[in-house]
Amino acid sequence: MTDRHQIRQQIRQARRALSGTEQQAASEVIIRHVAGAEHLAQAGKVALYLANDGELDPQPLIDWYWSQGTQVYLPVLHHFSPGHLLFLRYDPDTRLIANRFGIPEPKLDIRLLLPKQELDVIYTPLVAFDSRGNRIGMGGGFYDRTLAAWRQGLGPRPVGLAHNCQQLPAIPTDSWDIPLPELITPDQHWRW
Ligand SMILES: Nc1nc2c(c(=O)[nH]1)N(C=O)[C@@H](CNc1ccc(C(=O)N[C@@H](CCC(=O)O)C(=O)O)cc1)CN2
Ligand SMILES: Nc1ncnc2c1ncn2[C@@H]1O[C@H](COP(=O)(O)OP(=O)(O)OP(=O)(O)O)[C@@H](O)[C@H]1O
Repeated sequence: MTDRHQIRQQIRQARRALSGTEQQAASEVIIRHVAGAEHLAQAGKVALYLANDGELDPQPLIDWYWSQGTQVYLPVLHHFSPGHLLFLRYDPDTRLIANRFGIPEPKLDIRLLLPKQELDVIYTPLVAFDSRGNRIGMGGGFYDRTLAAWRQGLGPRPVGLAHNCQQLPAIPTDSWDIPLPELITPDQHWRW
């Protein structure tokens, strides 16, 4: 566990240190990877996230999906079920409010809620990944729980998004960790 703690600190620091220019360039290159992959470009409903703490910023990708007519959803912390996420529709005029981590999310409105199994792709934020698709997140287990269905062959395909500097040679794994089948960095489109 200390290992994971140290990895989180080190990589979070590295991604926060990227310049605004590097961040912008990374976000733009990601769109090219997505546009060139049919199963991602043709998706009808995708979950993305709003960048926090130096994460690769998916907003340009969100704008691109909006321009394609794709429905975009964002994670919202479940109010009653700790550690779980809901996915709510995100449009250009959606009202956002900061959650307890300071990350903006759509205001809870049952009409905007989509059962997660109806998503085609869940783009997944992460802190660190390795060359086998193992990931470490912010530590809440939110995405591990969300992706538990994927491991059983159900539910939407997770696709990690990360900066190149978030790659490590190997990541210590726990039984509940769900390895990613796909991950995109500016330099590489990984598929396992
Ligand atoms: N952009 C984004 N949205 C996301 C996630 C994410 O990783 N990235 N999540 C993915 O799970 C969920 C939120 N999980 C989070 C877990 C911990 C912290 C965090 O900043 N923790 C503090 C200490 C805890 C506290 O302040 O109470 C820290 O580590 O500094 C933030 C988000 C849902 N939304
Ligand atoms: N499928 C699950 N069911 C129940 N508890 C889980 C599950 N997945 C993870 N957890 C719990 O969540 C805690 C945090 O897990 P972990 O450190 O792997 O989070 P993470 O992958 O870094 O975060 P995230 O998934 O939010 O990005 C663990 O202590 C574990 O007990």
